[in-house]
Amino acid sequence: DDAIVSRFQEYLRINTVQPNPEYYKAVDFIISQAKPLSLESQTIEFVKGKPLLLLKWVGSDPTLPAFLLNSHTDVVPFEDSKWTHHPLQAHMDHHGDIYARGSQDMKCVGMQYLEAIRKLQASGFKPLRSVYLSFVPDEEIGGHDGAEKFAESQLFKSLNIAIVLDEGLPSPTESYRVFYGERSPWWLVIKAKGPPGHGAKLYDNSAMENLLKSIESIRRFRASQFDLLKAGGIAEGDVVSVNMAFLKAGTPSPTGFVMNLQPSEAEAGFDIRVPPSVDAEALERRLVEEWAPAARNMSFEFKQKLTGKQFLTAADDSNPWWGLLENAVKEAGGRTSKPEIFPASTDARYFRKAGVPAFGFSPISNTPSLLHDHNEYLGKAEYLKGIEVYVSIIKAYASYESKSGSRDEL
Ligand SMILES: CSCC[C@H](NC(C)=O)C(=O)O
Ligand SMILES: [Zn+2]
Ligand SMILES: [Zn+2]
Repeated sequence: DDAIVSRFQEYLRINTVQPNPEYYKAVDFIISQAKPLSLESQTIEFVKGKPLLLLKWVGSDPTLPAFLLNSHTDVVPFEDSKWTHHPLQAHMDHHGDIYARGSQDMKCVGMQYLEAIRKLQASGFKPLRSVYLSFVPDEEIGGHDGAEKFAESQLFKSLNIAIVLDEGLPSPTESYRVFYGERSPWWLVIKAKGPPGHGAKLYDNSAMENLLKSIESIRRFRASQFDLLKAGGIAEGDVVSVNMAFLKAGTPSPTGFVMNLQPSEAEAGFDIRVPPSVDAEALERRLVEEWAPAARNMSFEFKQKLTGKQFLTAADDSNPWWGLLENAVKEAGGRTSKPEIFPASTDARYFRKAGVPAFGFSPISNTPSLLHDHNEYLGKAEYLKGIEVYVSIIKAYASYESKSGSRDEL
């Protein structure tokens, strides 16, 4: 167990923090882990300097579709002064909790896949289907130069993948959370323009006034969605979330902002997440008519938006991979809770868009979700238990003999 935990800590200590991740250090480390397992390996640069590592554990029946275990190698930035231990130190405290950026999101999962394969090989298990592992860059900044290009590539088609597993979220309870779809990310910037003027003058249509009217309207919408959630009976992934990410306005000077000048431009950024069940076209009409109306000198742009249909993976008897997953978790002594819509975004959306079913799953129970938060940690016992869960899942998926259930149009 000590060696297993040390390997996890080693991965966590590699600085793959956005916006300057040391991707090749991570890739070299994973390759060094894959070598003793005799996995086939290729490194692909869809974009220069952003390697995607693809590993393969070759199955004995090449006529069967394979499955893919995906994880991203990058992590989000942190404010180290707000952490109890430095987030790149991977310090394990006396409870066995390992503090590090990526300990939940999602270096744990990447290493657990490999550790599970190591255990399966040691037990003499031989896969019928091939098992692919992808270690992809840039998930935290949209995945465009990583999983999106991979999922759209000829290479991906040629792998003949029947099912993808990607990241999920920790569960505060005993049951593991599983995700079959996600909300669509809309990273929206609205801009207001208006005539500048003296700070002592009251006049209509200033940029600040125009922007504030929009912000008020967006806040009312946010409150209506939050009220639905607070009232209960609806899941987080089934309401629209709206949060302001930045406000940019004012005329800077060396001594601060100019106080007696009304600026001619002002903008605000919002992180909006739209569930598959919501009418996205109606929401966009609301944006055009109420949140950024041209009549009020407003414009908007999306910094991030998933275009097209939102695909859902069947999480019932119609999808054999669902039953296999549920059972495998059970066999490892765990339990899955009711499948959910992922409230944020993962690379799984690109695989689903390519027509391949995907589940979001991180085997972390009894742990608060600290993705992107201070003091992200994972307990050693939970990490080790997660490896056993993957042993069970990989065994079940790699042994599944049926040719049906592959690449369903979902
Ligand atoms: C829109 S791409 C960014 C991806 C990131 N994923 C997670 C899981 O935090 C997010 O939802 O913000
Ligand atoms: Zn993640
Ligand atoms: Zn993340």
